[in-house]
Amino acid sequence: MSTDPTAAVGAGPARSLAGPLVSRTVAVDPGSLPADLLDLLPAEGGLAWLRRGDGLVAWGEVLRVETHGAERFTEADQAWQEVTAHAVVRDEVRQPGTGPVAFGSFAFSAGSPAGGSLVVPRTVVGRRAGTAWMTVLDVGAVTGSPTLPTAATPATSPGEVEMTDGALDAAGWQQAVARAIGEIRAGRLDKVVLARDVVARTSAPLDPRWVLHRLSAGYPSCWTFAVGGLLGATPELLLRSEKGLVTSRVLAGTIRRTGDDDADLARAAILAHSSKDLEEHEYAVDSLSRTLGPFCSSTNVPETPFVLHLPNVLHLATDVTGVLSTSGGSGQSAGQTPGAPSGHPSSLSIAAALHPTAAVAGTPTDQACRLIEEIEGMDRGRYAGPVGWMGADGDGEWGIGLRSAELDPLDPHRLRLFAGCGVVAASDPAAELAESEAKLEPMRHALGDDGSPRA
Ligand SMILES: C=C(O[C@H]1C=CC=C(C(=O)O)[C@@H]1O)C(=O)O
Repeated sequence: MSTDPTAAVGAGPARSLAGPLVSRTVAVDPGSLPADLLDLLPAEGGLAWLRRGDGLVAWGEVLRVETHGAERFTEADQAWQEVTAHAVVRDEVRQPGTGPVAFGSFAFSAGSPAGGSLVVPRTVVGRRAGTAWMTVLDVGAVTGSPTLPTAATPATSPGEVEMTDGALDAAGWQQAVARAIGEIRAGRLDKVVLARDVVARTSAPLDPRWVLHRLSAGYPSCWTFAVGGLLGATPELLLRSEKGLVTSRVLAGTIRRTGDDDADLARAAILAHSSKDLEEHEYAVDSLSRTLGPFCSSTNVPETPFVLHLPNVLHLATDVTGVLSTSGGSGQSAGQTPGAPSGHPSSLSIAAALHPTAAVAGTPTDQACRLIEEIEGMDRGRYAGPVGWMGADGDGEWGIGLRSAELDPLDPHRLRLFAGCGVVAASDPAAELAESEAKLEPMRHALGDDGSPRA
């Protein structure tokens, strides 16, 4: 297999590569980097995972693994293990995110044509707590020493943006929510998360960096990402796995902000005591901690959520932490391959087991997913699926692809924005519609459009 053009493979990538993956990481003077790492990204093919200015940006493609169906996670994980098992690595920095890394994003549902992809970039620049580095990757050999690029061309505006309804209009989506409430009240399930899409049309071809800059500036506490055509700034961390410690930020239960600090504090108190939102939240924490537990020798699940303040909404939030069992422990009995050189299951394999949590599907999971298929009227694509990155040791960070939009691969003027809401017995369709509008706000703002959809 040649590496130029990019190698795109299904299974067995190491066997089909012309040589081993080779990576070289060097330390970089943090002062030589732009304050915003996104300034380094080229207009096309950029990858990003950033929070509060730290994280990874990357471009170019040495290898791409495309997967589909129920095995989309396992196949991607195995491909990465196979590639990294033969990799030649020179790493002067040795931090999470140095050495070879792969960026990934995966469809919410096994039946989606969106499948999953892992991309191994050609160049990565990273920053973490005052340390900065650059990694160059290739197949066979890295030629020359890594040199920092000069800042790329500035991002260009999408121009006029027109928003139209996606699969369902406002009335149709509220009917779907009403139907879900009926199913829940009839005792067929406890919770379901229903999403809707809105289609944006831009007058100029979309430059993803325009959106990413605005998302990371406006939502610094969220994880701003660009992987596989999905762009967004998610407040929800499915899993971070680092040196045997795992962390997850579970969100469910939402109230819109007013823009007035005193009024928002009062709203935070209302949210913290709302039985409807606390119930919604509890399902999400339960689903995550039940699945994470068997991978861990110990976990810490706080009894009460805290209120996370974002510029557009307040969420009930719980940070769950755990210590991974070493290989041969209960993670394996949960059906995972220990594979990664750290001796722990890889971050992707744990993320795959956790997906979909009740923050994006519902409780019980199977019934909720069936109802979603039946009444949402759309394919979620990679919205609400795991998105993030993983290193050669299997450690990495995977967010849930929320507050996001999917670019149309065939039309650079078109993208689909998504937002979903947890529905329980006490839900009200009009309130859920208003909540979904609040959740669309980050992407609308990033595109420069803050209005409502036009039919
Ligand atoms: C499904 C979404 O949000 C989830 C995360 C936080 C709060 C949620 C809620 O209150 O319904 C959702 O569970 C979305 O943003 O599309």
